[in-house]
Amino acid sequence: MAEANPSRGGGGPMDDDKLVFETSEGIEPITNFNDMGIKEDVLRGVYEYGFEKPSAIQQRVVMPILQGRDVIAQAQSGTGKTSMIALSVCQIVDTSSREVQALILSPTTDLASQTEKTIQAIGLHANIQAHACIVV
Ligand SMILES: Nc1ncnc2c1ncn2[C@@H]1O[C@H](COP(=O)(O)OP(=O)(O)OP(=O)(O)O)[C@@H](O)[C@H]1O
Repeated sequence: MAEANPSRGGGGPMDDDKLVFETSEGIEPITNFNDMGIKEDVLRGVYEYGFEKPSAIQQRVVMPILQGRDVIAQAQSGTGKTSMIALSVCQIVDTSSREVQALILSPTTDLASQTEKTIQAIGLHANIQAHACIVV
């Protein structure tokens, strides 16, 4: 998985223009993070992480997740799926509670660690805590 974001020298999501999307009826792409109703401290984390606009899959998937819909999303490697999950989790958790509120199952140790790091970066100002538990 590519490291971080453009401002830190990492690669951004692959060229969205080359992607073809099939979505459920009524799913409209939201092309700006500001229009997703994301909390200010989480939004700050998103922009500081170097994201300027949502990738194609983020445009279509973040809102249905935040609306509580059951979502199945599939896209090529490097299209922003991990970041999409991290952002959604940061938005949904209630930091006034110390209870575990989100469980993300990952197929590899690397992906679990990357997800942990992305949540910690995006959730920095929202005081989100994430821990990768590796089962071997
Ligand atoms: N909206 C965005 N703007 C800029 N960079 C982004 C954005 N979303 C993700 N990225 C960056 O693009 C790269 C790939 O993102 P991410 O890891 O979320 O994709 P992925 O689909 O989960 O990849 P993989 O399938 O390989 O795990 C990372 O460096 C990430 O920081």
